[in-house]
Parts: sequence; structure tokens; C-alpha cells
Amino acid sequence: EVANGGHQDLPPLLSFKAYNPSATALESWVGGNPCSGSWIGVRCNRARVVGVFLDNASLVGSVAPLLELTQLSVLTIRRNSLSGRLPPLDNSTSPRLTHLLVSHNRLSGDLRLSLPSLVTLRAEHNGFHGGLQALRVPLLRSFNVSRNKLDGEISGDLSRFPSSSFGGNLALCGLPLPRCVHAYNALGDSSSNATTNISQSPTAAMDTISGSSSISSGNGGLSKLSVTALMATGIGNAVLILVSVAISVAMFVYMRRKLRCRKDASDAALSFEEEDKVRNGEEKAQKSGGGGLVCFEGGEELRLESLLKASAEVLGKGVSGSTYKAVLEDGVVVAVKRLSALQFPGRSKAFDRHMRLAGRLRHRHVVSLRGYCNSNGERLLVYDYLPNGSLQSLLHGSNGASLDWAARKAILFGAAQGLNYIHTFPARPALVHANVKPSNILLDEHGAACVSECGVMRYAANIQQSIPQPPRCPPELFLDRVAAGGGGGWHGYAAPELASGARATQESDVYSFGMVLLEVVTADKAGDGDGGGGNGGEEETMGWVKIGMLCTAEAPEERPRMAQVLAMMGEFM
Ligand SMILES: Nc1ncnc2c1ncn2[C@@H]1O[C@H](COP(=O)(O)OP(=O)(O)OP(=O)(O)O)[C@@H](O)[C@H]1O
Repeated sequence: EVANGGHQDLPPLLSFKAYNPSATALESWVGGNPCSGSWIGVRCNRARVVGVFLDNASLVGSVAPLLELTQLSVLTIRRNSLSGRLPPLDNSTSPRLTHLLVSHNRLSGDLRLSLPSLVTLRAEHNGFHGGLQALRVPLLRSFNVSRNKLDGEISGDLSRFPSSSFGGNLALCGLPLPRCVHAYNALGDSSSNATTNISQSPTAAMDTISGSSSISSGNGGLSKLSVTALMATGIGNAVLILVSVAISVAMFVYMRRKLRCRKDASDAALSFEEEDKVRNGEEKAQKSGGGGLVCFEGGEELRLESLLKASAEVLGKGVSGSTYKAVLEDGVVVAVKRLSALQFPGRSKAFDRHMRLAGRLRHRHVVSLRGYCNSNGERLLVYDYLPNGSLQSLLHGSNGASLDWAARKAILFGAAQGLNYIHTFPARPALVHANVKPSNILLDEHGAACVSECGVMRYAANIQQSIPQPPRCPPELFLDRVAAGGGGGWHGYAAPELASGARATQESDVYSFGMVLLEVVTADKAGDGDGGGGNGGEEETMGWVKIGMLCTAEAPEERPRMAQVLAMMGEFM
């Protein structure tokens, strides 16, 4: 373990740390022994580093030093700002590497991995380019290279992964994506011969002609016939090339149109019934892999067994259930919501259909649902874990005072964008969030606000019992109560019409958003001075309050749409 008086794995770790001298995540990387137990994000076995877990840690620089750790089995370093190339890896450099998760960084170069033991490769959302030919990873179970700059043909074993593993690249083609179009193959072999001939030197061209017929002159010069033949061949070749180019262009346009159509079809508004048909086959396959867990884009590596085995920490408990932070075997951190059996008894097809739709929501300001399970009376929803708490904790936690005016506006604007995306997502019937409140507005690693738990509450069986019957709390009184430390609870944000048993609607979402907005704008004013933020001046504050009051109009039809709310907010951004 110790070479030349130092720990063998120390140099690579320190080289990596050198790129990030002031990163909070690496503050604990001090002393000469990375396996002392105090190095956060480093896991050891028999005094050697076998795992590095540094997701969402605001890290920069190259990942290469970490791949010099010869005993490394798991490297998960997603959602950072790492740059540079991924070094070529093979059995001699990384004999034990099984899980490599580098997604959501700025990595570039080509992917050269020849790793017989690799099980997980997550490299999506980077700048990798080139083809996939140099990927030799026979045991891969979870794979995603979407949203890079890759091109070329997907071949062999990789074709077994779904198209979502490859989407958003420069020019990848072949199964599971549409077939590749090879310009020179479009005309078959004869055209490629023709092309070869054209590029040959005149002598070579003559050789070809003389080889195919006996029209060359005896003295080595060109006879009239051979010149004519040469010209004819030249013209013939030129025509062939033109035809070949025309066919290639036509094929290209056709494929593009076909691709666009496919995309349109998947993006278009689908009724639940249509959605069912489209999804059935795909999901069955994923279900068997996930052991009862339906996986969505980005959650392909999830397994129910590993979720159930994961070490978990309770994040909180709400009306609809409890939420846990779970660290999976491969170091991936997720938030798991376990729905309450009281609110969600039995199986419901409508709920299943909704979850499948919610699993397709992908937006910068919406927390991604990666998978869900609805079997044996257990309902688990698996979301990305967002590390920076919720708006609820910012407003009412111990550090609420540090939320300055600019941060408040950014959070509200982000949440409004997320909610507008949900409201305008192509679905029939249109999506409704049904539980907009500060604890469902979470902050990601960059502090951006993301709306969580879209639509779940709409399927709760006994939720109406927790809404007070009219006369209910108008916005002003509600805010007073919140300001006095009474807390909002769930029903404090619910629109008045819901108290009579009506189902949540986009209008009731707007009402709840208005309540959140009023709370954020008016909350903890005394703290502003201390926090150094101040508000945006009386006029601007009044502008925001006005938006809040419009959203919280008593009559649902008088409330603006989220798109209008966004436009009004935009005036102050
Ligand atoms: N994806 C996530 N990442 C990080 N924290 C989360 C995540 N989802 C929820 N939380 C936090 O976990 C806690 C409990 O959330 P939970 O949704 O179970 O309850 P709630 O939002 O208070 O009530 P409700 O049941 O009405 O949704 C909240 O503080 C919430 O902010």
C-alpha cells in the first residue's frame, strides 16, 4: 500500500485536487492517507482506493488523474465542470473499473475504452466526439452517451441499448437509431468503382481501360478510339457521380424528414390511450430489468433491489408520504419518495399512466423523475437528489435571512419556468402539478430552482379531508400566519375551489404559485438588511405583489396563465 514512504494512491488524488485547490468537497483531502476514513468521497478496500464519489461538487480540471488509480472500481463524478479528454482505458490501466459515471461535464475527445468488466458507462451531456468504434465493453448493462457530439455508425453490441442512450448527438446512425446512409454505397459497388477510377491518375485510368479491352495503341500513345473511350468513361463517371450525389442528397433529406417525423411523433400530444400503446413494449423490457421498477431516461441503471438495499436517510415526511435520500451501491444518490398507503391505496391505472408521463418531463427547472415502482402495495418514486434544500428551508430554516432579493427573484422565475413547462407539456389531458408549495421547489447544485413532484397529489385518495372547508384563509391572513411562524402546511397554498372537492387544475396551480410568490416577496423583511440583499425598491415590490394578487384571484377564470405570469415577471428580471 505504501510506496516510497507515501500511500500509493496519494499522487493521483493530489494531482486532481490541484485543479480544485479551494473546492469545498475536497477540503477533507488532507494528510498522507486517503484511506484514513476522513477523505470525503473516497472509498477504500484493503487500504487501496476503490471508489471516488464526487457528483455535484462544482469541480473543474481534468478527470485523468483519477483514472490513474489502478484499483479503482467506481468513479462517479457527474454534474461538475470537468474538461479535457477521458484518457484511453483498457485492462492494463483500469483492470477493476466497473462503473464510470462522468455525465453532465464538459469532457471532450473520443471515447476509447476497452474494458471487459465495465458495467455502467454514463457519459451523457458532454462534448465527446468521434465514433463509437473504440468502445469495447461487452458486459455493459447501463449505457448513455446522449447529448454529445458523436457521429458514425452504432454497431454490434451497443445496438441493444435504447435510442435514448444515443439521442442528441451530431450524426450517430444505425440501430437503434435510423440506418446510416453511405453516399458511395447508394449506387452499389459499380458506382464506387467509378469513383475510384475518377480519382486515379491518367496512367492508371489507361491501365484500367487497356485491361478491359484492347484499344490502346501499340506505341503506348493514345489512339483516337482510346481517347474517345477515355472521354466516354470520364463523362460516364461524371454522370454516375452526379447521380450518386443526387441520390445521397435525396436520401439525406428523406432521412432527416423521417427523423423529424419520429421526433414529432414522440413529442406530440399523446392521449393517455395512445401513450399506453406506444410505451407498453418498451416498458415491459425495462420492467424486467429493473425488477418491478419502471425506469425513465437517465434512470436506466436503477434496480429495485439496490434501491431497497441502499443506505437511506429521511429527508422529511409530508401528507403524501416520506422522502429519503438514498446512496446506491454504485455511489449514485437519489431521492426516493415512498407514498403513504393511506393516501394512495391499491393500484390505479390512471396513476400509472400519469407517472409514465411525468417520467418524460425533462427541463432545467423541473426535478427529473428517473423511475417508479407500483407493486406489492409499495409505491416508490425515484427522483434526482437535489443537494441544496428547498425553498421552504431557505425561507424558514436557520439561513433564511441570507436569501437576498436577487436570489428570491431568480428562484421564483426558475420555478415559474418549470411550472409553465409542465402546463404546456404536450399531453391530453394537460398536466397539472397539484401541489405547488415551497417544499416542492428544490435547489439544484447551481442554486437553480426546480419544481418537484408533478401531479402526484392529484391521485391522493383522502387529500380533500385535509383541506379546510370555507370560509378559508385569504392570502393576506395566510401570509400573516406564515410570517408569525405558523407555517403554511399543504392546504395553505391550495386554491379555494379545491375545498369543495374539485380536482386540482392549472388555475389552482397558478393560485398556489401566487401564494408562494407572495410569501417569498414579503417573507422575513427584517432579514434582508442583515443578508445584504435588500428588496428591489418599493415600486418593484409592489409590482411583484400585484402579480401575486392576480394569481390568487378568488375566481379561477380570472387568474392569468403561467405563460402570462412568466411574461409579467420577466419585466423585473
Ligand atoms: N429530490 C429531492 N432532493 C432533495 N430533497 C428533496 C427531494 N424531494 C423532496 N425533498 C425534500 O424532502 C422533504 C420531504 O419531502 P416530501 O415531498 O416527502 O414532503 P413535503 O413536500 O413536505 O410534503 P408533501 O407530501 O405534501 O409533498 C422536503 O423537505 C423536501 O424538500
